[in-house]
Amino acid sequence: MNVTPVPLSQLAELISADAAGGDIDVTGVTHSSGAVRPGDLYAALPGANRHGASFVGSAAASGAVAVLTDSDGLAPALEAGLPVLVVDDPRAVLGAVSAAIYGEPSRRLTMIGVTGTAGKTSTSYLVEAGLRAAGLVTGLVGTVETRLDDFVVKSVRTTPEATDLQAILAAGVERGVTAVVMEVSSHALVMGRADGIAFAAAGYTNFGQDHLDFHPSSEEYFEAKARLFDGRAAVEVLNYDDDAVMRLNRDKSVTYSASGNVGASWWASDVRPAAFGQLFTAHGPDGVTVETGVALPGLHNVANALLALALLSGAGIDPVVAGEGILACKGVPGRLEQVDAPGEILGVVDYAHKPNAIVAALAALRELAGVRGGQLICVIGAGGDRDKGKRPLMGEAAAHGSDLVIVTDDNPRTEDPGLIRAAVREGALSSAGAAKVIEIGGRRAAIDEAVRLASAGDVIAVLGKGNEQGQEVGGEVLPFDDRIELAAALGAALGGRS
Ligand SMILES: CC(=O)N[C@H]1[C@@H](OP(=O)(O)OP(=O)(O)OC[C@H]2O[C@@H](n3ccc(=O)[nH]c3=O)[C@H](O)[C@@H]2O)O[C@H](CO)[C@@H](O)[C@@H]1O[C@H](C)C(=O)N[C@@H](C)C(=O)N[C@H](CCC(=O)O)C(=O)O
Ligand SMILES: Nc1ncnc2c1ncn2[C@@H]1O[C@H](COP(=O)(O)OP(=O)(O)OP(=O)(O)O)[C@@H](O)[C@H]1O
Ligand SMILES: N[C@H](CCC[C@H](N)C(=O)O)C(=O)O
Ligand SMILES: [Mg+2]
Repeated sequence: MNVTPVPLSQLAELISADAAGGDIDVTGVTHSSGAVRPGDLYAALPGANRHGASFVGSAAASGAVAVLTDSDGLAPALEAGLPVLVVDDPRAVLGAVSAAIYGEPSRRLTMIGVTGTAGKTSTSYLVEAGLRAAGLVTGLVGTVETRLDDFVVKSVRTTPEATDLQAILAAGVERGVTAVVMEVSSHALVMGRADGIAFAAAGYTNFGQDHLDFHPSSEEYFEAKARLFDGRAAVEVLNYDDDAVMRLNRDKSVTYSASGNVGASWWASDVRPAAFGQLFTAHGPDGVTVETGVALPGLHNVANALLALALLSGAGIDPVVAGEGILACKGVPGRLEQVDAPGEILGVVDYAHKPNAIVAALAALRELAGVRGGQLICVIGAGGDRDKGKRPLMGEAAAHGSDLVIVTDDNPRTEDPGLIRAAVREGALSSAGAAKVIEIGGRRAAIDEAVRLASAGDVIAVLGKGNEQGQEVGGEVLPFDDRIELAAALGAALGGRS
């Protein structure tokens, strides 16, 4: 990547830092000692586990030419012989510093941001499809992948650290990308990962429970998401149907209602099934109407499509063109993805791993099961080392929304899988729904059992992992893809029956 060297003294001025050890030009920036390239500024950040200052020596050995840190990092940086910038909170300035080093790439891009408990990835894909339809060269940054036009890499985080994010945006500009849609996670907002980006439009899907292992309280989780609406986006789009989200409503806010509330700026009417997905009419400001749709079932996907339309329109795209793009989007990996298997049982994999997502996904699939004259079987677990409070709520949502729940494992990580299952099962059993609940340790065995218990017409929903490719047990990630497992089980059952 072509980067114009930036003098450290210029960065010091930008962030009002105390400088020591002299001036030098920097050509890149990283927060990770293992990723240092010659010429980089190494941001030695205090973390929950350690202080990045303990890696200054190894950063210097890899070619770092300067350090950005706090007062604890000053001595180690000077000892390593590197010039240093000191501020109270280096994370808080990392966005601005990274943007400056990489030439403020977001100013040359139409940036669209999406936050919310569920629906960020789905909405991003729909927005990207709309941007493409309008002839823009697109980038996408989110949970599933990071894409710059036709260059794709798998994502490690939903929202990368500011250092990496600004480098990605700069690489995009260099490749001719003109618009980027990105998911902005609550972690990212707290940790300043998206600081230094001016959004043409930002949207908020919904607010539910998640990540209370990281945020001290639900209110702080909400406050984290609210930061995207602190004035950094020219257009703010809010879900009219979600009271929590609407706490951020201001005069200039644009709103949307999938449930057809005409009080919203954008609202949907005439929602009707079409193949696996849906068609609907979107009504916008000034009497605009757009005939559009989405290739996926469920009212939540109408909401995602409507949000995408409002964001695109807010960013200056013709809504009719945006609507065509959204309608043409083929789907989202691992989100209500139909498994490719013969037979009369429909297998669907979905990434629902929080209560409101499970409610939404199962509502969509129950309707489908009803049309098929079958029952809805739900295979579900909860991830280890994550928000423990959501586990019973997930179980409850699963039992409320389906006819049979098979409680199993989902990335137990360092926890005892049996204890996680017990929490999910307890919630499932407490549900007022009439679902039968069984527990099967081992995800493959649970999927096999779902297929064994299913009859023609039934829908099997395997929830929680979506397009994930592995099951994390202890420190190890074992290869596992729900789509492959479910297809194999369905295929094997058919073989056995014929
Ligand atoms: C809670 C959280 O997000 N933590 C992130 C944070 O960790 P931390 O501040 O505790 O850092 P630390 O481990 O104490 O290390 C301190 C510093 O030393 C540096 N270091 C550390 C070791 C080393 O060898 N060299 C080195 O330079 C680290 O880069 C860091 O800057 O900064 C680290 C460096 O960037 C991140 O890797 C780490 O992400 C952790 C691993 C993580 O799992 N994050 C997830 C939860 C996350 O961000 N998820 C969201 C939401 C997903 C969703 O919505 O589902 C996402 O956007 O992906
Ligand atoms: N608008 C929505 N409202 C409620 N649930 C939704 C909505 N959109 C998607 N979901 C559900 O949430 C799951 C995850 O969707 P998606 O990946 O789009 O969300 P996300 O916010 O990016 O999630 P994550 O933070 O885990 O990356 C889907 O598989 C679906 O079950
Ligand atoms: N980005 C999310 C994904 C969770 C997916 C689910 N399969 C789980 O392991 O809980 C997280 O790391 O919390
Ligand atoms: Mg996502």
